[in-house]
Amino acid sequence: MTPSDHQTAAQLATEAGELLLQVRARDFADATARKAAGDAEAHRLLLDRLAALHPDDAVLSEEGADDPIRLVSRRVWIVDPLDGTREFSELDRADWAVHVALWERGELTAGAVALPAEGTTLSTVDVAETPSRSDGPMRLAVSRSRPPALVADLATQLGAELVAMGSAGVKAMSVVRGDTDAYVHGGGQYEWDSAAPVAVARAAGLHTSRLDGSPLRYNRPDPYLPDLLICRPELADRLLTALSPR
Ligand SMILES: Nc1ncnc2c1ncn2[C@@H]1O[C@H](COP(=O)(O)O)[C@@H](OP(=O)(O)O)[C@H]1O
Ligand SMILES: [Mg+2]
Repeated sequence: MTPSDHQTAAQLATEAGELLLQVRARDFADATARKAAGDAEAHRLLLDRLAALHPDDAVLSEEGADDPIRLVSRRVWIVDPLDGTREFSELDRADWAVHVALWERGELTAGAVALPAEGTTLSTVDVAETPSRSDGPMRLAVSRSRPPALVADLATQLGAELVAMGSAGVKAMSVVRGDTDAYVHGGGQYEWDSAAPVAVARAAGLHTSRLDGSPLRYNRPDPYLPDLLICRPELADRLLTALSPR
């Protein structure tokens, strides 16, 4: 039986994550060498597996040269072989991820985020709907190493708590699992940082958009996609209103 694209995304993200656990356990001269090996080896695995399974599909990877063939392809895999590279190199941390998404004719149609240090992969195959919210202040997932000023302002405005962690995929999955209520990011990012997390978040029933409420678009000529909002749907209006320029 041919695996579905959803299954392929989940399988490849999981395999790359397993490889990354092995790479991480090796001896390296320093953190820079560990990060470089993780980025390169996970990228190679994903490209080799995609070339074998889907030789006609294009790939956009953080770690590869951008091939313009993707702009005329019907199917493009958008992958971040190692998201949260900084946290990958800090051996006591689990907040790093592998992202594998599929874009077809204008839309994200499948995606998976592997959380290898937890032994978990969340994907569009079978992600559970986000559980209902408990009482208490809103919790906003935010970058631990470079928190955008706009998120601190938003937290003050809404009386929300900031929950700092590495990796766009880990932050998005914290919303999917109900551990936080929203992931708000601004100031810079690329399509590979959010494509797979957004595909999984949508499958879990969450709101996903740019910070001005407009749709997130993928496989653009310039893959720079600097901001996003992933949140529980009932919070979207409140967050977008608070984020809009006054
Ligand atoms: N201002 C910015 N400009 C470009 N990329 C950014 C960014 N802020 C975050 N990112 C990217 O988004 C991912 C999550 O970052 P963070 O953990 O700080 O939230 C990281 O991906 P990589 O680890 O794949 O490089 C990081 O490089
Ligand atoms: Mg990334």
